[in-house]
Amino acid sequence: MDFAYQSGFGNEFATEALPGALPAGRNSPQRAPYGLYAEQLSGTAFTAPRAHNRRSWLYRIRPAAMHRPFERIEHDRLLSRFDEVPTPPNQLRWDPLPLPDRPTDFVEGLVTMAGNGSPAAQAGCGIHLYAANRSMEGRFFYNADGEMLVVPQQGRLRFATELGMLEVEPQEIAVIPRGVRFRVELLDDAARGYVCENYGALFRLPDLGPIGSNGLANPRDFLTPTARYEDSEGDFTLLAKFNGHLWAAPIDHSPLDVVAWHGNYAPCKYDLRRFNTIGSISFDHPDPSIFLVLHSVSDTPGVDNIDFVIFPPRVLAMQDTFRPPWFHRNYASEFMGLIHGVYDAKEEGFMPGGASLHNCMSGHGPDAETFEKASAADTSKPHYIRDTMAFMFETRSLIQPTRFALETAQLQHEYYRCWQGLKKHFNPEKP
Ligand SMILES: O=C(O)Cc1cc(O)ccc1O
Ligand SMILES: [Fe+2]
Repeated sequence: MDFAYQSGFGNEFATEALPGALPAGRNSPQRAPYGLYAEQLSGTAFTAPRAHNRRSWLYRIRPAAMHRPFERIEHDRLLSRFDEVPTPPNQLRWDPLPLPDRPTDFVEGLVTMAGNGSPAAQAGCGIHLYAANRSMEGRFFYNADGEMLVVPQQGRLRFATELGMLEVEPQEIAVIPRGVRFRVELLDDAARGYVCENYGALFRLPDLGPIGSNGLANPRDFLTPTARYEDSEGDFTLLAKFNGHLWAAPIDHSPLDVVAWHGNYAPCKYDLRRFNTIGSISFDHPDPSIFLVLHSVSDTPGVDNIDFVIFPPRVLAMQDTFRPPWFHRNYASEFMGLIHGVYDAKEEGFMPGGASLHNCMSGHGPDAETFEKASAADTSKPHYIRDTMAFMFETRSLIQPTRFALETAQLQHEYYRCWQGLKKHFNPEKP
């Protein structure tokens, strides 16, 4: 299906599925058009500075308050506590999550790999994988703990949200704001990918500094749905993730009943292939912050709660330079995933759908094979990195894996070996 989208990041959008459904000139008229209820959904504190203030006004068939009480339900793989097991300083890597053999929808198919902070403290993030093989039916979900950055690796997804429809395929991402209710439909037989659940400040585009007024992710490439509503009644379930637990409430109508809305708090999608990649055209490999798509800032300037970084196809032109990522130990902690192709620092073992975790001060870098190859490469010629898309959720706080992540059969216990073949080249006689 082809849906209309509105373009721009965090714009003041206005959209109506019926003509005149948006009240003119005011948010809360005595009687809203078509007998709709007016409802505000705020994504930031009321008093947040104007530049960062996010809220939308929804004109809907029934207010969001109309449902029966929530009761806690079990989902023992979906967590927001990261103190189950001690965090090892080891470099960690995982094979892709197997696709489910039982019918599993997006919410059922979520499994928490790692995270930090907490929803209650409104800082940190949860890092999850999902693997699903059926659409949500009669089930709707919202996440009160944080906005969700969804990175599909296999299979297209349709997010039917209160604010409209969003379709994403691998190499595109979706950002679903905290609180927005939605259903996930699978457009292919199976779906798999990654989710970064952001407990902190909302994702935003970074400042560009000396890069200038264009570059990296351009605002107009972010697409937000237009209004679309369901007027349906039945025995449905509203699921909520609230303070790290899953809750379910009976609801007798579709909560996707918003006929019109306006505001700057809405889901969006972005095609990572639109990223304007910037790099060195002289020498040296720049810090990966140059590949920043979106970030969640913290209270300390320049030290982010989360950086969402990608490694897209690009040309490496740096001369007399070791071109792949250098060996390093970082202040920040790095959870990586591979959406497509091969990652240039690891030609083997890091598979599409797989993941790796290199925590604060854990040494890592190119594997032995990549090192030998890149040390011998002719750097007078450009090198084209094609057909690839890796990403990183990078955080200021330690990324603490869950018990599942450390005990799953997908954990590659032999990962450390990729550096054991690095040869000693030191020769004090030969500068
Ligand atoms: O570890 C990684 O592969 C990610 C990474 C890439 C890069 O180009 C520089 C630093 C860095 O952490
Ligand atoms: Fe790294």
